[in-house]
Amino acid sequence: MTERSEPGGVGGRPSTGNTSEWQGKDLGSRTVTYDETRAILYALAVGADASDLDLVFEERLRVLPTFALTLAQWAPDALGSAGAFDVGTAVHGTQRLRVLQPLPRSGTVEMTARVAEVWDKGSAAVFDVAVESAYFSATWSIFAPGRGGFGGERGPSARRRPEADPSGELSVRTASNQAALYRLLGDRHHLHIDPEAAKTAGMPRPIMHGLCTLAAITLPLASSLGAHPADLRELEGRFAAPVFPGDELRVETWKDDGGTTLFEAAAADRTVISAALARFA
Ligand SMILES: C/C=C/C(=O)SCCNC(=O)CCNC(=O)[C@H](O)C(C)(C)COP(=O)(O)OP(=O)(O)OC[C@H]1O[C@@H](n2cnc3c(N)ncnc32)[C@H](O)[C@@H]1OP(=O)(O)O
Repeated sequence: MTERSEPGGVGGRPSTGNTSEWQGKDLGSRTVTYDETRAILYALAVGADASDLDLVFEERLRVLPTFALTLAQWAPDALGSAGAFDVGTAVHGTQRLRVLQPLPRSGTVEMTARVAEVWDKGSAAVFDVAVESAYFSATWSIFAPGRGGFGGERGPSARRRPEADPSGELSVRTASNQAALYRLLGDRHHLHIDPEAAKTAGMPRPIMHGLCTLAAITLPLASSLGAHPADLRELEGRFAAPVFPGDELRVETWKDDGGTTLFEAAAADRTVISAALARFA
């Protein structure tokens, strides 16, 4: 990429001001250029196999739609760097992605971003950062401990787990070096590589990027549905608990009437992604 994202956790400053003042803040625009190599590295970092030629061979390349989220990582990072929350303790809470058109194999993407909502969860605030482009729209919900209690609205709660038995189950093994690889795509928050930074955030060791875990699930999910992962149209998920590199995930799925697949992922005995959905063309 010719335009490097501001790395979260590097150069951020302590949170300042009343949390509600960040509501509606314009985070500006960014033009990011990428090449085929970067799109292929991304596919490998989220678990594509060498045999997935459409994802890893430039002659046949189809860019994974979730790659867009690495291009837009500058937006939540910009909010942290501006001082809305403490980048040492805030975590990525929820992600939404809506695909408007396929990303080219290489090219330039123009984006704008703003703080769409700030929710008051009492002990924490949730900042919704919305990014718009011709190719996608996406929202990052950043969960920021210590920034709540400002008298704002509590906002929506997560969708509940479906009551019906799951209609399918998948297994996804993350790699022990996956966060170390994924961070090279743009999100260099120290929490994903440095044991000391992880400890500051209350984690026993470095954790996976939520976006890496979510994207990694879409590959076997697409395959189980007979879809191509590059045909993803919509994706959503709440990061309910940290995932550690090397964790094996059990993903339960439910078919929805509208062609959407609902899912949850668990590692050992804890749910790590909840209220999740994916829709493929
Ligand atoms: C810069 C970092 C980048 C990363 O990629 S970090 C890696 C990816 N993220 C994670 O691994 C985060 C894993 N999730 C967690 O550790 C926990 O999960 C949280 C710390 C985020 C929250 O846990 P708790 O403090 O126990 O929250 P509660 O008491 O269950 O809920 C309090 C209110 O906050 C809302 N909330 C909880 N989790 C989330 C979330 N993940 N995203 C958005 N909102 C959340 C709830 O709904 C509720 O509010 P209502 O009472 O109004 O329903």
